[in-house]
Parts: sequence; C-alpha cells; structure tokens
Amino acid sequence: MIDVTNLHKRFGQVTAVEDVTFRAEDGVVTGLLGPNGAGKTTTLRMLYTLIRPDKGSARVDGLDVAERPLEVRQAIGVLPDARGLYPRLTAREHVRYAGELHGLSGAALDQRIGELVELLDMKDIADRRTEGFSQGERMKVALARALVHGPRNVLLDEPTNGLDVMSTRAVRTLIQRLREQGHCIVFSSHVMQEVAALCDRIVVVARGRVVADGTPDELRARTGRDSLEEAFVTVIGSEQGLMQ
Ligand SMILES: Nc1ncnc2c1ncn2[C@@H]1O[C@H](COP(=O)(O)OP(=O)(O)OP(=O)(O)O)[C@@H](O)[C@H]1O
Repeated sequence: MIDVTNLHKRFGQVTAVEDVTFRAEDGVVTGLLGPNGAGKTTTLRMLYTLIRPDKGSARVDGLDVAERPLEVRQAIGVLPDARGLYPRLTAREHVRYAGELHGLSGAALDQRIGELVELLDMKDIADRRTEGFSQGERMKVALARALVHGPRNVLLDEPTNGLDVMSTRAVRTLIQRLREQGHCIVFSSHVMQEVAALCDRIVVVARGRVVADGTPDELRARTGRDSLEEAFVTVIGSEQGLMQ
C-alpha cells in the first residue's frame, strides 16, 4: 500500500509538485492522470526514492521513503520514464542483473526469469542484445526488470507510451493479472482512455495538485458529466495537454 501526504517538490523557480495527497491500496489499480507537466513523474520519482520531497511524506507499506529508502526499493518495482537499457546486454542478462542486485541467485533466479519471459512473451528476444530493440521490446525488458524480485508495489510511468495495439493489450493484461494477485499498482498517464480502461481509482493531477480523486463513477457523479472525458476536462479546467 502507498500513502502520499502533502508532497511538495520545487526545482529552482519551478514548483513541480505543489500538494499531492492520495492513497493507493493493494489489489487496486490507481491511475495518476494529468496533462503534460502536471507533476506525475516528479511524484513517482519521490515515491521510488530517486529524489527527496521538500515537504510532505510518502510511505510504501508503512516505510517512509525519505527515512528508509533501501527497504522501500525492495518493496517496489519501477518502470521509470527513462527506460534506459544497456545495448550490449541481452534481454535475459538485464533481468538477471536486476535480480542479482535484489539479492536473487541460482535456481530461484533462473526460474523467475523463465516465468517473466513466458509472462511477457519474450521468448524470441530473450537472448538478443537489446541494441536496436523496438519500443515494445524495450518496454518488455524494462517491465521484466521491474518485476524480477516480485515486488508487492508496482510503479509504472506511462507504461503504454509509444506501444502499438497488441503491446498495449499485453501490458493491460499484465496489470490486470498483478491486480488479481493483490499487488498495489500505480501508473501515470496523460491519456484518459488508458486510465479509464484500467483504473479502479483515478487521481487527477493538474499544476502540481490533486484536483479530483475517486472511482470513474464517482468522478462522473461529482462533476455531473455523463462521460469520463467531460468529467476530466471539468476538473482540470482545460482540455490542454490531456489528449494524445
Ligand atoms: N529536474 C527538473 N528540473 C527542473 N524542472 C523540472 C525537473 N523535473 C520536472 N520539472 C518540471 O516540473 C514540472 C512537472 O514535471 P513532471 O515531469 O513531473 O510532469 P508530468 O506530469 O510527468 O508530465 P508529462 O506527462 O509531460 O511526463 C514541469 O514543469 C517540469 O518542467
């Protein structure tokens, strides 16, 4: 479970995150939805301990991200916005390396890599160097790397960005499976159709603040709008940046 309370982050003159509060429960897909520059990536970066909040706090399974970053990193799997892969390593070597960094080894690691190769349909690419991989292939490697240690909490920054229809479906299926297994899943997107298709709960972020938080039905009811798209535009106060 992830608990975020009054997070704030500034970079020089730019206030990236002004006041973000939400809770992401286990067994639930929580979507962070907002236009470009709303503060989603910065919020996720604070959650996965890459940067420290200026104010406020965030807890992952009760562990404070600023006070216990190493334990937090064990408890989360992250698909960051930059998917950076090593061109000379094969897909399988990437996953193995990440597993070793998490303390896995031997038969247990081999078995886990095998499961992920199967789950993400990576058989054809598993033993190829990642140099020249397509966006979808890179995404699969980055996802397998994020999940190798079986983290309870999964943070995904725009996981379907740039993917074709089949790859997008594969990612959706994976997220649904993780939800069924009781994981806590947070993913960010600026595409409302994506969030609407997958999320049980939607946290709408605009200009560094949470402007709405609820189930799709609650958001529709609160804004008096029939369509989710209109509800989003109403809470954000603008259509800018929300479309693909
Ligand atoms: N390291 C940084 N230095 C300076 N400004 C930053 C930095 N990181 C983020 N920002 C600024 O903070 C604001 C929020 O950025 P952030 O990347 O969190 O938005 P986002 O909601 O993830 O947007 P997108 O959908 O475009 O990825 C933007 O104005 C951005 O330019």
